[in-house]
Amino acid sequence: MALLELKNVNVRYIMKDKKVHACQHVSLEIEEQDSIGIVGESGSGKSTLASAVLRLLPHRITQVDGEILYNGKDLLKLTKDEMDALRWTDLSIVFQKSMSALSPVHKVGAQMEDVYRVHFPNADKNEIKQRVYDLFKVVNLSDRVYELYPHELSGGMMQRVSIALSLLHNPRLLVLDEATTALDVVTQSQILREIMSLEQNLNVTRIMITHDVSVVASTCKKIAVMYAGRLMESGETKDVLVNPQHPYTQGLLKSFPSFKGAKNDLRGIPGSLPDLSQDIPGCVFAPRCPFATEKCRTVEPELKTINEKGNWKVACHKVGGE
Ligand SMILES: Nc1ncnc2c1ncn2[C@@H]1O[C@H](COP(=O)(O)OP(=O)(O)OP(=O)(O)O)[C@@H](O)[C@H]1O
Ligand code: NI
Repeated sequence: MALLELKNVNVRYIMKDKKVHACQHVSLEIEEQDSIGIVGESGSGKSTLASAVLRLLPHRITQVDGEILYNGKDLLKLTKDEMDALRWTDLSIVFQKSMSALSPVHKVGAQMEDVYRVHFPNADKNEIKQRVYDLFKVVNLSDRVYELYPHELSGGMMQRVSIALSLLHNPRLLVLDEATTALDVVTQSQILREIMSLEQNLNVTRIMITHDVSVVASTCKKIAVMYAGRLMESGETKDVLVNPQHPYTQGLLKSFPSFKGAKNDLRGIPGSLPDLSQDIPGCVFAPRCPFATEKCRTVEPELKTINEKGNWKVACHKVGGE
């Protein structure tokens, strides 16, 4: 059984005069100890999908349907208390701007103690301190940060505190949503290396949301490519990045010159995301796709498995023999 299985997940933002279809028919399986990078241009629904899994979307303005099975249990059907019991220990997320996660009036250490005590109410202060110091090493922070207030930290230090906090209870599923993007390249790769070695020892499964395909290439076993709220292609990183099948994936990779060596094509894919409040017939990418045919403009392609292992999937009429 997959650790996390999304089945036909739809997310809509309900606005005064329209509904924005931020995720549509997303189906994805994430196995235990996978690391999967979710990529796609800005506005493609990556953060919305992650927030739906963690049940962090504001429920008055969002509609979520489909199934989000964690260990076989549908997270969408859990009560608030049942969901809270999974936070930190099972499911943990770090956003790019996590500043707001911490209170400005308490020291960093005291706040980490509070989070620790959510699941271990009787833990003693020294035990927690030791745990936090260990995590500070992982994210390359000095022990003195324990005694500082959030406003005394730089943005990058704050971000590293958030990452340390997310690891406090050894989560089984860790979601990093552009969590390391704002850090300098050296710090980013150092932290990711540390997290990867933790994963091996502690059985952590990681979802990385990022604009940076090279980060996925170096840190994720699998990749999922989203466009306009749909999953376009998913599979093992070594398959998808070496031999991308979906025209959107191909275009996306071309905009990363380090990959294909095509330094002259920095434009990526001409055009922009469609209006997600409109019903789009056929393939959402058809208006920008150089290979689109009449069928692409009228019939929505299903996600089809294209390899024998059964873990490489593509939603395109032109792929998989038709
Ligand atoms: N609170 C909201 N209310 C209405 N629409 C929203 C809200 N949050 C996101 N959206 C819309 O949902 C779509 C998906 O946004 P989302 O933030 O999930 O994309 P993303 O792939 O994470 O983008 P980025 O790479 O910029 O973080 C976008 O069209 C966005 O405008
Ligand atoms: Ni996002």
